[in-house]
Amino acid sequence: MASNFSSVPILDYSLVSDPNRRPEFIRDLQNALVNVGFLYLSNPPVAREDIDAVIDYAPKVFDIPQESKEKIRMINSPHFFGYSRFGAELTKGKVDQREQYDFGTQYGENGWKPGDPEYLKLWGPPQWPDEELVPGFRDTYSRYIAQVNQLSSDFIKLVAEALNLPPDTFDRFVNGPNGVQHRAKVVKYPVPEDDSSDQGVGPHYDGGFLTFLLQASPHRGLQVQNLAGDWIDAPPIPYTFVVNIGKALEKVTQGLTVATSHQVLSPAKGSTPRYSIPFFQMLTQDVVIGDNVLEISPEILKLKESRPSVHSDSVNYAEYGKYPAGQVALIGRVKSHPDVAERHYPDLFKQFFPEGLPAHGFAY
Ligand SMILES: O=C(O)CCC(=O)C(=O)O
Ligand SMILES: [Fe+2]
Repeated sequence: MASNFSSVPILDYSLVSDPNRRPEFIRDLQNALVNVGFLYLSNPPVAREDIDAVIDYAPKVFDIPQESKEKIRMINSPHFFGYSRFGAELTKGKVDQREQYDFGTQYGENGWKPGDPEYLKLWGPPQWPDEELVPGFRDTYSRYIAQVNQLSSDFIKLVAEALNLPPDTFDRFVNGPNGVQHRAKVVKYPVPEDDSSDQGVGPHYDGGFLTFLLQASPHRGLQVQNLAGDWIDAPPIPYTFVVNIGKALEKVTQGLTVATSHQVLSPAKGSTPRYSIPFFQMLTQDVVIGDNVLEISPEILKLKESRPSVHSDSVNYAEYGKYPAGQVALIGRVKSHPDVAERHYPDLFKQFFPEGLPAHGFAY
């Protein structure tokens, strides 16, 4: 029996380019994918000065005047990009105590036209804070996410290798005719004003393929749920990414790789705000995962049998079985940000919120 994990494994990306040690990396990756669903990646191929710079910007983008943040509120954007104020999301019925900006990567724009599926509206330009309030932020952050984007394309090939699949296995999911638009955020978790809740973000799964999270301050708070249901700390380790599996990757690999539930606890009283910068590898919009589940060899697939049964939460992303990935992503956004949905996707909004606007959205 593979043991239930009690810490998140650390993988050194520099081994990938060392022919003698690459097999070790691939073996450790296979273990992390199948038995944990989370890993730290050290020595990632992202310039340290850009990592330092985005960490340095994180508090600054929240320190601009509130009205400047409100000017780029997410409700302006059919693409669900922009600023979400503190308390705008709920997870599992409780308010998430965080404030955030959602941005996206560049892709080959070929806009939505009447008659196209509505989910094609999901891709579009991000909203940026005014340049004079945070000079250089847009350029620096764009340079940073371009590098993480490249890492995500390279890394998904390593995932294929770790599962004994051809390296181009995932191409058709992450490269569409118009490319793909990945999503990235900058998040602030303030110190709670009273003792009523320590929920930074409640337990959830990510939806796409892989998430690359940069913990942008030295706070503990991120926790990962192991297969027995216990919460394991994933404290920040400088110059590493926390990489985790989303529900789309779990589904397409027949549940061999595991999407792992995670949460963030708010910083303790007397502390300072915590910051994080996640990058979410998304899928091309028209692909239906349920029709494209990968064939995996029986000897690899049976690795599932040597792990304890997966602890599963109520959220299941069952829509991946039947809808295009773009529709699944749109449904997730609608549920998390119903105010934005009400304005830009009124029919879907009515379907999910027949009683009208709830006090808050709820994130997966
Ligand atoms: O802020 C973090 O460390 C994690 C955030 C997260 O899990 C998410 O936004 O999906
Ligand atoms: Fe997450």
